[in-house]
Amino acid sequence: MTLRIGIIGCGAIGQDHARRLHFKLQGATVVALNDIHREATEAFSEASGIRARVYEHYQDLIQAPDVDALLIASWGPAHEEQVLACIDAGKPVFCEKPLATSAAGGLRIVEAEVKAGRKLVQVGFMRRYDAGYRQLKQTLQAGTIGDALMVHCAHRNPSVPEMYVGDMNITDTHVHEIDVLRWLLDDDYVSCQVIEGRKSRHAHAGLHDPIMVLLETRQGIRIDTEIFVACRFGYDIQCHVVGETGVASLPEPMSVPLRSQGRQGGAILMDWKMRFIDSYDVELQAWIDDTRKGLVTGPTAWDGYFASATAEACVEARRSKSIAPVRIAERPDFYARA
Ligand SMILES: NC(=O)C1=CN([C@@H]2O[C@H](COP(=O)(O)OP(=O)(O)OC[C@H]3O[C@@H](n4cnc5c(N)ncnc54)[C@H](O)[C@@H]3O)[C@@H](O)[C@H]2O)C=CC1
Ligand SMILES: O=C1[C@@H](O)[C@H](O)[C@@H](O)[C@H](O)[C@H]1O
Repeated sequence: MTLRIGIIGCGAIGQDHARRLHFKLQGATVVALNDIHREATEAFSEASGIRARVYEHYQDLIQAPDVDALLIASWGPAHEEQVLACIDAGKPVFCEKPLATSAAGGLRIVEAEVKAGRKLVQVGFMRRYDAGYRQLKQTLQAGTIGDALMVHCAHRNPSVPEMYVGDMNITDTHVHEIDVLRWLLDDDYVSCQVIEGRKSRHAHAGLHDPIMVLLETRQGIRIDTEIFVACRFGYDIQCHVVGETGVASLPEPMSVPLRSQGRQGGAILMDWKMRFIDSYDVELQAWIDDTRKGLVTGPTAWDGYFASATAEACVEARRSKSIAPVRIAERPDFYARA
């Protein structure tokens, strides 16, 4: 059975996902689209060749009998309401990060899913599907560097749009590290701290950039992440795990090493879309395959809630300029770790 998918939110990543689901991946077809910008969505539907029906209201799209599953790529504040509507309709849903913009919102989704009695929600934390992060996890699991003690990370973007302001470097950007490191280390967070660096002259008015986020895990592993979203030079993701007997690092993306014109080096990617392009494909192919079997094996609503609650604690820590506890609700058995 081909999975018939409806997409809510057809901006940058919504359009990319629509194309990959419809044209690139196996076992799915995009049959319905919705966005608050209807005309642009109709134009996209036509120009892309997908030619799906465009719905005025996302609720009607979710209810449509020929829509088997949903993908949500609207902006973050709309996610909670839209995911809850999918759960209410009993339909599987892939929701781009963040699952919700507050811990309470994430918890409402968790509670609704538990009440529904079956897993329906997967969250778009694609780094878990990245070949480099997977190799790093295998290295840690093999015990090659002993137990992990500390982790040094960086999440650098060349620039961000003017609408990217305030705490988005935590809620929109650092949320990727929050999820992937929890998965990588198979651990949870207990406390956090946010330190603002000297502000770059390239950071726009509504943003303090760069910042440093410190996390402490239940096992006592210390993590520092530099988030620098106006770094100018490239999209650069770093992760170095310091263990008892060695250091294991996230592999760099492949690029041809050059010796040319009196210089030595290679290219650095400039766009986040290219850095994780393969992992989006792997992530969504796995979601299609699982959904056709009635399973969720990727990041769950619980993982989405955990990330939102940790991000919220980081925002509190930033405001209070102190170390803040990461307070997490009791995990329902429904989401027991494998
Ligand atoms: N996993 C990843 O690496 C990435 C995830 N994202 C996430 O995907 C989501 C979308 O991001 P972008 O595509 O970059 O943003 P965007 O601004 O390009 O697109 C968002 C779209 O949602 C539409 N929209 C807003 N509210 C809506 C509503 N209530 N109902 C229906 N449509 C609505 C907007 O009109 C817009 O077309 C965000 O949550 C973002 O954090 C974005 C980029 C990368
Ligand atoms: O999710 C993403 C964006 O929304 C976010 O703004 C970027 O900082 C991230 O690198 C990208 O992966």
